[in-house]
Amino acid sequence: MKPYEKIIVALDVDTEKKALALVKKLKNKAGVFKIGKELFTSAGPGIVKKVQKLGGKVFLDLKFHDIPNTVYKAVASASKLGVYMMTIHTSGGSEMMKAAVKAAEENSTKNKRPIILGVTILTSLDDNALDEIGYKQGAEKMVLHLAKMAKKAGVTGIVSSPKELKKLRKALGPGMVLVTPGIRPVWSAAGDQKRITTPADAVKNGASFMVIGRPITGAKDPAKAAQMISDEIK
Ligand SMILES: O=C(O)c1cc(=O)[nH]c(=O)n1[C@@H]1O[C@H](COP(=O)(O)O)[C@@H](O)[C@H]1O
Repeated sequence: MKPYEKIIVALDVDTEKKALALVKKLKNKAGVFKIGKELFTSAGPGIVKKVQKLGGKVFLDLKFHDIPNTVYKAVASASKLGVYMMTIHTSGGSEMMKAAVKAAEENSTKNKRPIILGVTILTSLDDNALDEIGYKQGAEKMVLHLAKMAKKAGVTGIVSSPKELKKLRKALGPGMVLVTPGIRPVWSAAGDQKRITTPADAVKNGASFMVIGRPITGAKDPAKAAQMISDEIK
């Protein structure tokens, strides 16, 4: 895998036009393009096909979290769109995760099966925020617990902050796809992200892919920013 293929660009924009302009600029500078709630809700599922038509692999990040039957159907629909990876929340429970895995298997061919990624604890939450929700164990323990549950349910990828990567890689083995947002090169601003590291540290600690939004999409020259990140992880 080439360094740039580890970069997932978060297309966190509100129009198809802005998203496709970014894909054109970043086509050979990133491996995957992430379509999240904002873009999907404003542009509709057609945006997935349009990004694919430009040659981009799509990560559909809608973070499904619902009863198993509803998640089964949502994952079935996403699988039919031919996305490369997609997210569900591990806190939806084992039955929900099993339903998601089954839906992907039953609605795609083996070589086009989406990687189901279980989101553990969001990178915007620190231990104080978790305590308030009622998760008293702290982020690190919760992430490990949820990730192990996900693996048992058949989920093959995990989303976590880069702070938990080392422990996750050790606990889950080399086969698990580890995707990490909360990436901040030294030259970028943290914004609302709390549990962050640099691209070089994330890769060193076992990340398979890094989700990067504002440090690339908010840069004056997004292609140059992506190139600087590739150079950093070489
Ligand atoms: O699932 C995600 O991609 C995700 C999980 C998480 O815990 N934290 C997180 O920031 N993300 C996403 O990663 C992207 C990060 O964007 P930036 O903070 O702009 O780099 C956003 O699209 C978030 O929705």
